Amino acid sequence: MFRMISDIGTDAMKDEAKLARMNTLQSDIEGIYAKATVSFSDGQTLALEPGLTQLMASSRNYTKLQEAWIGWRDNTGKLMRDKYADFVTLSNEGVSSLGYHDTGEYWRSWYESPTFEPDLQKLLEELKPLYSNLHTYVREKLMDLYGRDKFPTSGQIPAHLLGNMWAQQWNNIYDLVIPYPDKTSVDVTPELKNQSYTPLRMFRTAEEFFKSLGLLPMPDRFWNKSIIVKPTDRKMVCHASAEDFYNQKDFRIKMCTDINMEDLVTIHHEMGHIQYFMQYKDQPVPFRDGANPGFHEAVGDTLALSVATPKHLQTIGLLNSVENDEGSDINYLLSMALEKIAFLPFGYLIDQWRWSVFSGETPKDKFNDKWWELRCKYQGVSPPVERTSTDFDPGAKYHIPSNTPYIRYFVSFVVQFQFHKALCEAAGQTGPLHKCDIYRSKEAGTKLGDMLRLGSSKPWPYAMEALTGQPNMSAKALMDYFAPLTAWLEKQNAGKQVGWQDACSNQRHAP
Ligand SMILES: O=C(CCC(O)(O)[C@H](Cc1ccccc1)NC(=O)c1ccccc1)N[C@@H](Cc1ccccc1)C(=O)O
Ligand SMILES: [Zn+2]
Repeated sequence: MFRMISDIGTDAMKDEAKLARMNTLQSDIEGIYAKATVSFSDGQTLALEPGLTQLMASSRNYTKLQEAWIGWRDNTGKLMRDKYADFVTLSNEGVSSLGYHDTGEYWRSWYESPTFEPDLQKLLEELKPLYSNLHTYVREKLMDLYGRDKFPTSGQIPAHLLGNMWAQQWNNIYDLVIPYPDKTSVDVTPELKNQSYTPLRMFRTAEEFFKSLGLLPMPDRFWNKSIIVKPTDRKMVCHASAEDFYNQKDFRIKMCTDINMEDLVTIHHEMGHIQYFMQYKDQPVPFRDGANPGFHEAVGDTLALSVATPKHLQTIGLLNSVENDEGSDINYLLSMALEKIAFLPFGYLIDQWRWSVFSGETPKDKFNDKWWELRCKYQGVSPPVERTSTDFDPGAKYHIPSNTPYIRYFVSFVVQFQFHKALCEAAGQTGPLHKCDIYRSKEAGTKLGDMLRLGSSKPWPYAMEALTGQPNMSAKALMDYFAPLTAWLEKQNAGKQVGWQDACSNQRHAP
C-alpha cells in the first residue's frame, strides 16, 4: 500500500516550471485531437464521432476512404509531433526521481513482472498463425473488391480499407467477407434501429445482464450524472470513458452513443469499469484499482462475449431465428475474429512504439518510420499513400495524445477468454466456448464478483488464480474459442500466399 501511495508517476517532477510546461504540452496536444475535423473536397466537414467513424465503417469508395484517412492524420498527428517530442523528454524527467529509467519502464511496473515483455512477445507469437490466416482471407476478399493494383506486392492490406480509422478492428467489413451469406447474420445493428433502441435502452440492456449474474446495479446517481449522448451545447471529447470519484457513491460513464452493435459492446466495456469500481469501493483507496490495468479492460468485454452470441441475441429479441449449422457457426466465429483476432497486433504494437520513444531508441525524426515499421511488420497493414517523417500518424489515435497506455488492451483481449472459460465452467456450460452464454448464472456472477472485490490488494496472478484456477496469462482459451474457425480458414487459404513481408513495399500488384 505504501509503494502504491508513493507511486505518483510524472507528478514526482521536482522542477515546478518543468511540471507546468509538461502539463501545458499535454493539454495542447489533447486540444488538437479534441478539435480536429476533416473537410472534404465536396464541402462536407466531419468530426471523428459520429461522422468519420460511420464513413470509415460504411463507405466502400476507395478514394473517399483515402481522403478521410489522410485528412484525419493531417489535422491531428501532423500538428502535434514537435510538442509530443518535448512532452516525452519532460515525462521521462518526471519519473526519473522515482528511480525509473523512463516513462515506459514506469508504466510496465504496474504489471509487477520481470518477464512481462517476453511474456507478451510469446503470446503474440502463439497467436500469429491465427492472425495470418484471418489476414490472408480478408486480403483476398478486399483484392477482389478494390482490385489487385491497389495492394502492395509485399502483402500488406492498405490501412483505410478495413472499416476503422486505425484498422484496429475489422467488424465493419463483415458484409464484404461473410463466408455463408445465406445463413444467420449476427449484425443486429439494423434490428436495434428497427426496434427504435435509444442510448438509454442500450445502457439498461447492458445493466440487466450484469444484474442477471447477481452483480451490482448502476446507482441512481449514475443514471442522473452520466453523459451518454453527444452534447449539443458544448464541445466534449467523445472517446468513451468511465469515472470513479473515489467517494463510494459517484460512478459515471461519458460516451457519445451511436445506435449500433459496436456501441452496445462498448457500453458493456464501460459498464465493466463501473462494476469493478463498485465491487472494490470498500477497499483502502490505494487498492481501488484493477489487479492490473488489463483486468480492468477485460471485465465488460468478458460479459460481452456472452451477449454477442446468437443464442443470447435471440433471448433478448434482437435476433429472430438462430440456425445451428456449420455455416452459421463459421459466420459467427468470423465476425468475432474480425473484432478480437484482428485487434491483437494493433493492441501489441502501440506501446511497442511508445516504449521505444520513451526509452530514447526512437528519436523525433524516426517517430513515423518506426510507427510504419511496426504497422507493416506486426499488423500487415500499409499506408494508402507515401508517409514522411513530418507526419506523425501515432498522434491520430486517441491514446497517444491523451497519454493513455495501450498494452492493457492486448492483455485484456487475452485474459478475457480465460475469464470467459472460467465463468462458463462456473455456470455449468459444457458446449463449445464460443456458444457459451453465462446469462442469469449467479454462480458465474459470484465467482467474478469475488475476484473484482480484491481490487489491486493482491498481485494479479493471485486474482487470476482465484478466478481461473491458475496464475498465468495464456492464449489457450482464445485459441480454443476460435479452433473451429482456424481449421476453416486454413482450408480457405489453401494454395494462397499466406502472410506478408516485414517491410511494406512501394510497388503494387499489376491490375
Ligand atoms: O479506449 C477504449 C475504451 C475507453 C476506455 O474505457 O478504455 C477508457 C480509456 C480512457 C479514457 C480516459 C482516460 C483514461 C483512459 N478507460 C477508462 O475509462 C478507464 C480505464 C480504467 C479505469 C478507469 C477508467 N478502448 C480501446 C481498445 C478497445 C477495447 C475494447 C473494444 C474495442 C477497442 C480503443 O478504443 O482503442
Ligand atoms: Zn476501458
